[in-house]
Amino acid sequence: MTSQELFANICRKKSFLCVGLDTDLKKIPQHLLNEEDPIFAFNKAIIDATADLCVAYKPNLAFYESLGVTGWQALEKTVNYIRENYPDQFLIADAKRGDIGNTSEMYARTFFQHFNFDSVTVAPYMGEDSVKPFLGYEGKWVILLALTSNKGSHDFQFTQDEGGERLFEKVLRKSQEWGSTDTLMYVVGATQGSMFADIRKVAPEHFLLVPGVGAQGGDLNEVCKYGLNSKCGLIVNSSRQILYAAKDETFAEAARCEAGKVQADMEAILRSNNLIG
Ligand SMILES: O=c1ccn([C@@H]2O[C@H](COP(=O)(O)O)[C@@H](O)[C@H]2O)c(=O)[nH]1
Repeated sequence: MTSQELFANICRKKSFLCVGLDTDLKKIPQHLLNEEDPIFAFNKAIIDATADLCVAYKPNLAFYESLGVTGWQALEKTVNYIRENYPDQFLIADAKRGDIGNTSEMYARTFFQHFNFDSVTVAPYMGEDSVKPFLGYEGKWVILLALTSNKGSHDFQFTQDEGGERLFEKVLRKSQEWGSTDTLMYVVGATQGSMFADIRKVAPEHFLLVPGVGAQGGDLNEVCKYGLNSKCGLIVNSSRQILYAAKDETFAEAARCEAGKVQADMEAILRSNNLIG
C-alpha cells in the first residue's frame, strides 16, 4: 500500500484508527474458551465488528508468540482472514525486530513473505544494516521506533549529543537516508503530547504510528493538534480500550461502540482541519 492509498482510505472511512489485536486468553470472554481456536474466534468477532471504523489492524506479536504454535496459527488465520475479507486494511506486525543484516533478512521474510503484513515495527538501535533488509520489499513498510509511549522513553530517547540533538531526533533524521515517505513510518507515543511538534520539525511528511490513546491515557486532540499534516500523517492505535470494553457475550458490540467513539472524534478532527468535506 502506498501513502496515497492509505490517505485515500482515511478520507473514505473518515478514520485513522488502528485497532490493536493484543489478544490475551486471560481477558477474552470465558465462553470463547470452548472454541477450537479462542484467539482467532475473538479476533474474527472484533474485526467483523470494527472493520468499517478503522484503517489498520496491529497484532502485537508478544500475545501470539507467548502461546507457542497455537499462537502462531491464530496469528496466521487472523492475517489471512483480514486479507481475504477486508483487503483495504493496513496490516502492522508489532514485532519490534532488528538484528545483524542476515538475521533481519529472515525477520523481513517472516513478516512480508510468510505472513502478508504491510509493515513491521523495527527497533533502530542496531543501525542501518539492521533496518535496510526490511526496506527491500515493494509496497511494504518499516515502522521505526522513534519516541515511545512508555515512561522508560526518558531513559535514552531524550539524551542529547554535543550539538543538542536528542536521540529520537537523530533516529528520525538519519533514518530518512534509508527510506522514503512511502516505505518508512515512525512510532511516536500518544503520551508524548506536544513533543509531536518537535517530531514534525524533523519528519513533516512521514506517517506516524501512534499508540497510547485509551488505556495509556494519551490525548487524541493533543496528538492531532501537533502531529496532523496535510495528508493526515497519523495512524492512531487503541488496543485494550476497544478489545476489552466488555467481558461477556456483548464484547464485539461493546468493542464496536468504543471504536465508534474514537472514529467519531477522528471524523470531527479531519473535518475541522479540512482534510475531508
Ligand atoms: O511506544 C509504544 C510502542 C508500542 N506500543 C504497543 O501499542 C499497543 C498499545 O496498547 P494499549 O492497550 O492501547 O495501551 C501495545 O501493543 C503496545 O505494545 C505502545 O504502547 N507504545
